[in-house]
Amino acid sequence: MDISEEFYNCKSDYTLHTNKKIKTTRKLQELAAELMTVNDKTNALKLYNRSIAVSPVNAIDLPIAFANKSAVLLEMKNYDACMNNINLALKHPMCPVWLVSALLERKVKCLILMSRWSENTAKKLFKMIKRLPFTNQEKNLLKIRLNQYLLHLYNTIKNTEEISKDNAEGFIQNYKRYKKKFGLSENNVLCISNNIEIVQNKTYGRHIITKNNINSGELLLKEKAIISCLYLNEVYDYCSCCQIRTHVLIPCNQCTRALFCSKYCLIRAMELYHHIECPLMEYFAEIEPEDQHIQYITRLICFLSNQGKKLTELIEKWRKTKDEEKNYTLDNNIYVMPRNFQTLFLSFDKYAYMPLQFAHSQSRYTQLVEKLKEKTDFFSHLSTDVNDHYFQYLVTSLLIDLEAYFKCNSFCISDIMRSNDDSVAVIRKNVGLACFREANFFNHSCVPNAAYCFENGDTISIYSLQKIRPGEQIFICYLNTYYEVDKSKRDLMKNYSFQCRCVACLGNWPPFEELQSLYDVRFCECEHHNALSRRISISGCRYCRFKRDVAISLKNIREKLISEQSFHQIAENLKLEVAEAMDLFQNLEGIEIFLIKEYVELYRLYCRCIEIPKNINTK
Ligand SMILES: C[S@@+](CC[C@H](N)C(=O)[O-])C[C@H]1O[C@@H](n2cnc3c(N)ncnc32)[C@H](O)[C@@H]1O
Repeated sequence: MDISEEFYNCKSDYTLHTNKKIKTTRKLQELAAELMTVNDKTNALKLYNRSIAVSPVNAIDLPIAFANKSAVLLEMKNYDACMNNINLALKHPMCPVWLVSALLERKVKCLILMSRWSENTAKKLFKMIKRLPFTNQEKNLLKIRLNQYLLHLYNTIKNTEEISKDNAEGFIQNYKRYKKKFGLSENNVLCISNNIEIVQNKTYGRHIITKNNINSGELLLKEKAIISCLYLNEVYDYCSCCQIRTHVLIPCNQCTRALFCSKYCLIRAMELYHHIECPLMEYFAEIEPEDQHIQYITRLICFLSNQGKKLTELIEKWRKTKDEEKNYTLDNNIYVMPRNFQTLFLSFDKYAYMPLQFAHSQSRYTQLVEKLKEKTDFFSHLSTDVNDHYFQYLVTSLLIDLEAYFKCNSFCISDIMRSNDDSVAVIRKNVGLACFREANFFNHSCVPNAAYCFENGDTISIYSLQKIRPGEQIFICYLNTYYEVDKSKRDLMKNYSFQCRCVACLGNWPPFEELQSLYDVRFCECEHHNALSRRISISGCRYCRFKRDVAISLKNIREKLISEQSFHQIAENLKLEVAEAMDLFQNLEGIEIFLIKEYVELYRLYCRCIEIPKNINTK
């Protein structure tokens, strides 16, 4: 995908922002360059992203930042992202000749590493030089330099293994499959098991039960968030719309504080909420970290008021209606979402249940309503006088209620990263908030039989952790840690306002030593998830199990290769074994990217088994 096209196409949609800080842009780039001297690529990238975000669109600093970023990405072997950044720099109208020359060289190198270099690409590059907005003399100079560089490359690569195609091939395949699967789908529920259904009772409210036998490790649901929002300190690493971690971030040219991974995300965000949120970004950036969810709530009200209902109508109904869902509460919790997301407003019963613990939000939301009035046209279609005190009071209370409801019904999006020491351990960090239509109906248990994890940004996946019989309820654990009874109880009350009635809390906590036998997946021997520490990250262990499976398969395959004398004799059988091992990667998209070396090794072997000559481009 050529992101540069998209970036400069969308640029024309927005007015140029003049009041941006060139000094800050340069300072950030200097700092990033310093970080590169100590090889801290990840943080350098972060700073380059920030400098791109604050740079004026028509300044020379922007293509320089893209170019610098592409150099870092090339070192990190992230060729796709590197190409995208090279293209962004090249297509910038202020890109100077000296930079173009360096960029062309980098582009050639990257194309070779990606196995996409051919005579045709060379011709295209020379043609591209023709179209650049330089004098003929400058263009000739560029052509000569490019020719010299190609010659130099040819001489160095000819006899060395410097460029390894396979590494790049594996990565690209994964990345493309990834994008195709989730990237452009508007349908939020990507996959749901036929074996589950939603039912209702007084203890648990709506809950999910099984219709048929479910095996451990089965995927039950994969769903994209309806609305999600990043925490403030993550905005330079993740897409503001889909929350995917990426090095190619396109800033919104007006606020420059929201960055998107593609034009698709930018437009989607614009349609859903960013048109309202954009002028408020400065205000959001200044609010205290504990109030970060205000941006999330703003996105939600934009989303809800986009759903065809006018705000005044909603507020009126919210006060008066006798909607059937209005009295839908559970014995021990009042903040339960109505089944139909769009009738959410109708279910509020302000007089019966004033969410007291959220009363302190009053001043925050009064301020938000002020900002919405002042800087946006959010209330412009209303016939009501927006300065009327009663109206303001109603909107503020509505926002407070929304906060109460969504705090109890949202998930923290977590990202899994490989730790720096390259061990099995993974780092998980919470990067934002998200709400879902279906995943919302899984209840909590302190000894759950299913677990959720986030894959590909704000896409949640729910897997079973053990065999579940027909009619049994499926529970996930809302907390990151479990088996700390008192702490769990406290956290559930504090964060979700309910008293847990799971089988364990009702008095049946299984002895800790027996837990191991209850689960197929949850415990593993790795240091990070050591059961003895009693702080177990549930979905993390799936990773470890998977890592072990891959290691075992690889070991078997390697042993076979050593013991057999003729490769051709075993190729046919080995092919199947290798294909099965490769399949392991297909099941767990979110983490396969960390196992790229293993995948490439298998891929090479597979090519040998089916006798694809190594130099053929299989994409
Ligand atoms: C995300 S919703 C789950 C769906 C919910 N049962 C419903 O009907 O909308 C979370 C709410 O379900 C209820 N809940 C979930 N797990 C529970 C448990 N173990 N014990 C009691 N109530 C629970 C609480 O009211 C909680 O706020």
